Amino acid sequence: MNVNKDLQNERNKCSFNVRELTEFIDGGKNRTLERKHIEKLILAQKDELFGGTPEDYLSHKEKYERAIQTNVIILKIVQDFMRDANGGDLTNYRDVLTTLLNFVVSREGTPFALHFMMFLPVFLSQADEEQQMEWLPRAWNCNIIGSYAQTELGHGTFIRGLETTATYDAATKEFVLHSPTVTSYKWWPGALGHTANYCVVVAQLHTKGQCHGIHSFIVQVRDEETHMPLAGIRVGEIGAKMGLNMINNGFIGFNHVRIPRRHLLMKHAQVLEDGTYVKSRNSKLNYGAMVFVRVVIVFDSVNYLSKAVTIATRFAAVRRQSQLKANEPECQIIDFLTQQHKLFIGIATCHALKMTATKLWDTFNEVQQQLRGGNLERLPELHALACCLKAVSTADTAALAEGGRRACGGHGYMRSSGLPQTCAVLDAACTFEGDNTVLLLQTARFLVKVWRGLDTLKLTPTVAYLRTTLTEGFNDKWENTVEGIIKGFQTVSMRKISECVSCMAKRIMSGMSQEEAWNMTSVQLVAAAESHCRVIIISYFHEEFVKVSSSFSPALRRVMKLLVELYTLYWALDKLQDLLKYTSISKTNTEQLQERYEDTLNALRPDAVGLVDAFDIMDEILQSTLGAYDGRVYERLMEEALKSPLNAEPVNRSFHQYLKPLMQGKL
Ligand SMILES: CCCCCCCCCCCCCCCCCCCCCC(=O)SCCNC(=O)CCNC(=O)[C@H](O)C(C)(C)COP(=O)(O)OP(=O)(O)OC[C@H]1O[C@@H](n2cnc3c(N)ncnc32)[C@H](O)[C@@H]1OP(=O)(O)O
Ligand SMILES: Cc1cc2nc3c(=O)[nH]c(=O)nc-3n(C[C@H](O)[C@H](O)[C@H](O)COP(=O)(O)OP(=O)(O)OC[C@H]3O[C@@H](n4cnc5c(N)ncnc54)[C@H](O)[C@@H]3O)c2cc1C
Repeated sequence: MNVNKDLQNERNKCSFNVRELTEFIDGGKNRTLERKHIEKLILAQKDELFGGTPEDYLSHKEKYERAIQTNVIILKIVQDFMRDANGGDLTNYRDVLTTLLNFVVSREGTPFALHFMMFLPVFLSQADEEQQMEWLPRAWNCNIIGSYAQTELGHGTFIRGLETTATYDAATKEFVLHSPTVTSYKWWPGALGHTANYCVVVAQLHTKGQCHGIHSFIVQVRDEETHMPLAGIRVGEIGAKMGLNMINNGFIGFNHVRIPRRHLLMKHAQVLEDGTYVKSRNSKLNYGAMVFVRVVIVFDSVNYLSKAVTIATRFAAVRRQSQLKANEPECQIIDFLTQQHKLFIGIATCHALKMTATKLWDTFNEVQQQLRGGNLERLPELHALACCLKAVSTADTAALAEGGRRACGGHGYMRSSGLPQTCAVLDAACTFEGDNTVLLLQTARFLVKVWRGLDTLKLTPTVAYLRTTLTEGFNDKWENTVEGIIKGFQTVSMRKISECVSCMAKRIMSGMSQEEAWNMTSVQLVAAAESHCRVIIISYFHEEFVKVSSSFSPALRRVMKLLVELYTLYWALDKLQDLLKYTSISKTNTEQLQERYEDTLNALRPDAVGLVDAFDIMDEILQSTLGAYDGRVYERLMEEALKSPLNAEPVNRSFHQYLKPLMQGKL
């Protein structure tokens, strides 16, 4: 391979074994081998998958058709490989999903995303055993393709306000699904446009004249043979979006559509034949799939950020612009400290969030075990944790990917760089599966409850620090170490929660209702939830590093330690205002932190390319003119430009039709 000289130099001076880090990121040597094996199978069908007119020059319809064609090929490869994978319950399903996430080759998502990300998980978390036996094998093999229809034109966040109704008719033992208004039309479900033939529909359950709130139903949408919409169903695609155009988001409305009683997913709540409603142990168990998907989104946001930083870092090593010193050749832009500041935090964030996501996953598994045994004690903590981590991970990765895009100058604005599409996915992730503000307010709700019960409650692990920070002397002496900064963040979080609670109490005392006081304090509540999340991410990153680093070679340990430090210092400096307000940090301490941050950037500089190479994203998945492994940036930009349909002919017909008459005053 003919590799750009600068990029090759970077690789030559890398201080650690890239493969060692790749295997760590993948979760072990075998997982790397598995991934490579699937990649080889994908590459064997390279022409069919990646040839032809670039996606960007296809029409909306053609793009969809291409997405189906290519995704079916990839799905088949991955499916054959996964046939033995244990997808039988949610606790094992992560490996399946994270494997799939690695192979999404379209830069605008895949029409199968919802089937795997939501339809199957909803079944695993909400269908009873008999229903799972009936539906899962077919869904697992993609004999049926599913979607998840919750959001409506009128309601996304406030799901108790959904308008679609499912009314039980005891005479026929059926539910009647109906969309009474235009705002009750389901709007957004991925795959629903023209891909899915089944769908989980969330609707208000009515039986014996009473409404029991929202529940999930499995509904056939299209005929299995002809794919035509079934009677009473109006279904279609919602149209072009900012990005993610390949996930085939749809709308659907129901006109008194009848479905069998057993199409209510009955793991938690049931409707008996005579219409008697049997309540769930906890109505929030119906929201279980949302918690699961929020956990998966943390993993996926890391995938997308890894792509963005790989592209931007390789480009920064290839790109030469300006001089660091007069009379010297132009330098690589990666030598500018400001460029390192924009990029290296992205690399560190990938590791911080990946380790946090893995830990969150372990918590999810533990809580699932407890739920099975009837213990619901940790459900609120899990919900609060998943909410804030989904919010902060998507917001951070979206901001850092956008920073990476801008760090590529004008070329980052080209769709052929792959960066605009990557940014668009991460942007969408700030909204889907719960708007980030709303999710942070859910975490805040939990934190306020904990704070109010601090003297009496048994504190769950992720909030135990709230009590520790109150011990005498905890915050007396600032220490400029990772541990010291974590203690600082714990103090900030504790103080912010405490201030929110006092503020609300004051407002209530002055005559406001509880709800008004909450709303008036909500900007502070969001900030408190974010601070809590920063405590979680930084401490998990640090703890996990300490735990695993003994298995690293000394060279890898050194570079990973630098990343943990960089991450901690970056956030300490970013949140200096909070630290200065709530902790004993001094001006001198802050100056030392700044200096250490700059030194850390410098220390990481020689390994930057090695660090992104370790993400090991093959060119065919990265799909970027700027980020390919060989660094032939300019050649690729030109090659891609020449594929523009406008370049197929030297003169476009609009010249003769419009321009020439204008230019020659003949209009
Ligand atoms: C080829 C191969 C390829 C293969 C394919 C490969 C696959 C992968 C490919 C991937 C590549 C493409 C990438 C893009 C993909 C795009 C995917 C996009 C997916 C997006 C899907 C969606 O977008 S789908 C819709 C989600 N829509 C929400 O997310 C609504 C948010 N809205 C709420 O979530 C609730 O509405 C909200 C606010 C909690 C209030 O709910 P509410 O009003 O009922 O509740 P309240 O506020 O009154 O709270 C009452 C009490 O319930 C507690 N609680 C609430 N929730 C709880 C819970 N979950 N668990 C436990 N407890 C909970 C709370 O903590 C309170 O507790 P307490 O009372 O004790 O304080
Ligand atoms: C790409 C994409 C894919 C999607 N896929 C699916 C899917 O497959 N299935 C599905 O069912 N849905 C899907 N959705 C819908 C998604 O889940 C919703 O868009 C999301 O939950 C937000 O709801 P909303 O759009 O109604 O926003 P709104 O709730 O209307 O939010 C608008 C604004 O109001 C604020 N707000 C709302 N409520 C509160 C509150 N209580 N407190 C403070 N502020 C508040 C929000 O912070 C936000 O700023 C998808 C969305 C996107 C963008």
